[in-house]
Amino acid sequence: MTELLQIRGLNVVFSGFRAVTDLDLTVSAGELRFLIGPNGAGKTTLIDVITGLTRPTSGSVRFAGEELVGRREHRIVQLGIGRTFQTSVVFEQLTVLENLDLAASFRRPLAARLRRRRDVSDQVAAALETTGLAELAYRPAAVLSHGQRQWLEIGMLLAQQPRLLLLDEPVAGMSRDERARTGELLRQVARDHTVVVVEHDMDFLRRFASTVTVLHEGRLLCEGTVAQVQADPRVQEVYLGRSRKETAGLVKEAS
Ligand SMILES: Nc1ncnc2c1ncn2[C@@H]1O[C@H](COP(=O)(O)OP(=O)(O)OP(=O)(O)O)[C@@H](O)[C@H]1O
Repeated sequence: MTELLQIRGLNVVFSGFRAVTDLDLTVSAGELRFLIGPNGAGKTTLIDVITGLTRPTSGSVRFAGEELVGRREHRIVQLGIGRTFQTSVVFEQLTVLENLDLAASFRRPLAARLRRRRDVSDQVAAALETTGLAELAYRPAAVLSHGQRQWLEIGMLLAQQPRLLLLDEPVAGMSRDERARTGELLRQVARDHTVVVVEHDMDFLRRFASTVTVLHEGRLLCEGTVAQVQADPRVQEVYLGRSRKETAGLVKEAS
């Protein structure tokens, strides 16, 4: 498989605190990769570095052969990387369609961006379809349930036609049904995109992850299939002493 994202020798130091240390990570085109690790492992920092929000102290982040370190956030979006945040970025007063259209318009000039469009572009129609929100297209985003809002955010990324999607805890706070639907959505999205998902929910991970990367205290601890990661004594050790639920979820099937 072609390597799409190559991170080499990455270090991020915040006022003397090492948030990421000597990290090498490769994600191939077409992967659905899960990134896990206890609180403070450096997962969000890593996504912030890839998307240009945080500048690393040293190291390289290459995407489709292009160096990302030093590029502005909007240039990284234009190169084909989209991310969701732990907090919502949906405009509540706008309809689902308007939110998608606004997201899709990032390549258009500002005047065209602000003008209301009557037609629905192909990528917006595709995003509506993929996320299952077509019936809610003309409803304000404010009426959406928590799950629907998360799907809208994923749809907003899809409307920008990225090659790589970075999703930060997409199922946090979701009901069981919503989590299952989100897993199916991610599988569908991963058919023609590369997806990296930061997720704490171990049930979700066991159900939908194939390759998992485990970070601990800013370093790469191990990488492999869900079964390999669960069976790794270092991973069990890192999660032991954490919340019982987290540990039980991770090691349940390893023993
Ligand atoms: N801007 C910052 N300044 C100082 N320290 C920071 C900053 N951003 C993150 N950190 C620290 O870096 C470490 C890694 O944080 P990060 O948010 O990347 O972890 P995480 O793996 O995403 O954790 P969580 O699962 O809790 O979201 C933490 O100890 C955090 O307090």
